[in-house]
Amino acid sequence: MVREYRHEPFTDFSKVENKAAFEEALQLVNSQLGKQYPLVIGGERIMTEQMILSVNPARKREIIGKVAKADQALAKQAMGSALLAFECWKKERAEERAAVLLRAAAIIRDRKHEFSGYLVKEAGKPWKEADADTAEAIDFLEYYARQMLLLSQGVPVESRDRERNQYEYIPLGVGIIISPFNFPLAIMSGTAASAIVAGNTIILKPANSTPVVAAKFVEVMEEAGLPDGVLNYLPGSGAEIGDYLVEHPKTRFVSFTGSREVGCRIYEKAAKVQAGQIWLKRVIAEMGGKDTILVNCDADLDLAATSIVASAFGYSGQKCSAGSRAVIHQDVYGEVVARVVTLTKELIVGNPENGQTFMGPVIDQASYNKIMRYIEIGKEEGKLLTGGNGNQEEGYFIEPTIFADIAENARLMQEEIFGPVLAICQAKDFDHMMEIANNTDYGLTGALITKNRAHMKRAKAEFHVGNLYFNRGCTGAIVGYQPFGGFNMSGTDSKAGGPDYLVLHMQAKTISESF
Ligand SMILES: NC(=O)C1=CN([C@@H]2O[C@H](COP(=O)(O)OP(=O)(O)OC[C@H]3O[C@@H](n4cnc5c(N)ncnc54)[C@H](O)[C@@H]3O)[C@@H](O)[C@H]2O)C=CC1
Ligand SMILES: N[C@@H](CCC(=O)O)C(=O)O
Repeated sequence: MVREYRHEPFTDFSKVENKAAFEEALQLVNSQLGKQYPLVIGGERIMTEQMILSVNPARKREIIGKVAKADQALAKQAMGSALLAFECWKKERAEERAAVLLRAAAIIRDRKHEFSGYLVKEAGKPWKEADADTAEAIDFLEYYARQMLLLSQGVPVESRDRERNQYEYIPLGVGIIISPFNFPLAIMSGTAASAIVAGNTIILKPANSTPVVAAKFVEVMEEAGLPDGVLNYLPGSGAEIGDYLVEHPKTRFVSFTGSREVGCRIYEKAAKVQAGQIWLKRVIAEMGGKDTILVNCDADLDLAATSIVASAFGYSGQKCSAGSRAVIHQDVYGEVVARVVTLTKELIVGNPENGQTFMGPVIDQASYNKIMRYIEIGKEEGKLLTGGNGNQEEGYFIEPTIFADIAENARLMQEEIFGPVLAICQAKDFDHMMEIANNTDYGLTGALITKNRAHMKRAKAEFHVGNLYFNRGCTGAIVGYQPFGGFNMSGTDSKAGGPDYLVLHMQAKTISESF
């Protein structure tokens, strides 16, 4: 028996001992910078001539690690190893598979701040954001282990006289796990562990800006007793090995989290049946968002302002759940905008290694350039109220930036920027708010700040997002409490950290015996 699932508590950094422990962990991480990390294929460590350089986005001259980079020949080898390992792993009892995840969760919990330290250095996460990412990784491991134990009992179906019917879930095969930079521990480990605990073997391709923390996770899974070949660690170029693996005829499923552009490409490529392929590949895709906070005329205005600021600028707006649009009722528009601007001007921006920092850098040069281009677009589409400047001398820093009076169909209201840029738009009334809320291609998260229960009821029915929140921000879903995933162009409608997520990695078998 395992104890009931409870989510991992966040660290209280106002306590001196927690602050000291975190600083000590950062020192440990700093002492390990620049190390080399090999690929792991079938348990074998493989170095390559070409390497991926993982750099600190807050101090771009600082190298976090040098990571081996796979080519297609190595991807082929990884596929061979995953196929071989599948023959044993699929027969392993669910209890044993779940136990690996539970042990991995315990190992990460024991070294929690060390993992968060890597997130600070490699992903540019401020302490609180890093701590939440690590907690979420622990949650995914704990939650999916329990879900697997439940699922392994099968689901009851009816039987008639002299008949025994069973309905059981079996694994799919080899899965390709492709993860993004923005939750480099939580999403990477959650998508990997869910596939593994369901009895599949995987090839894990982490984001190229955050491969070191993924290498650390792979070490943990080995320490937790995962057999060789079940998890093959394969950093490399998306275009080169990503396409190859997605198109491989032995790939059974792809679990992708990342941008809409890459997600659509994978979906299309996976749909094509290749020579020798005897199944239709399954694709689980979690893609982008253009998420909205709605503020009604009766709202608690302080709550509205704090929710908007936290959702727009947490982790520099680099969350698919980020509240990058605020739609405010005309009666309270001026007041809410003023409070949002005041709070934003108070945010501490800087190196996330400093515990006081609220917002660090954006992830890399390409992101920096893209966000700065959107800031230029914003200057044409609305009124710049604060921010607007970037500084890339040391790292990729961009000020928290607010544009007001943006038209509902402007590019800033429609396109995912994935940076610290907030677009504010005025609504005439609640009907107008509902219209704007649903006017993008996406449907990931959304929040409504109101005291009006009739309006809440309408939003429940009309606001078409996978995660709808009332009287809070639109980020920060907790595994097992707020299963996470969106509609429309936000993905394939799956819900990470939810009760039906594991089933997406399995197929059901009906067994009927007559006697
Ligand atoms: N809906 C959700 O749950 C989430 C969505 N996201 C989305 O992720 C994006 C940000 O993450 P990024 O890492 O910048 O996304 P990205 O799409 O650039 O990269 C994601 C992963 O795909 C890989 N990749 C790139 N080209 C590929 C190809 N041709 N074949 C296979 N793999 C390929 C990358 O190397 C990386 O590992 C945002 O759009 C965000 O909204 C991020 C987290 C959660
Ligand atoms: N699950 C996270 C978002 C994941 C992401 O942004 O990539 C949240 O609820 O904020």
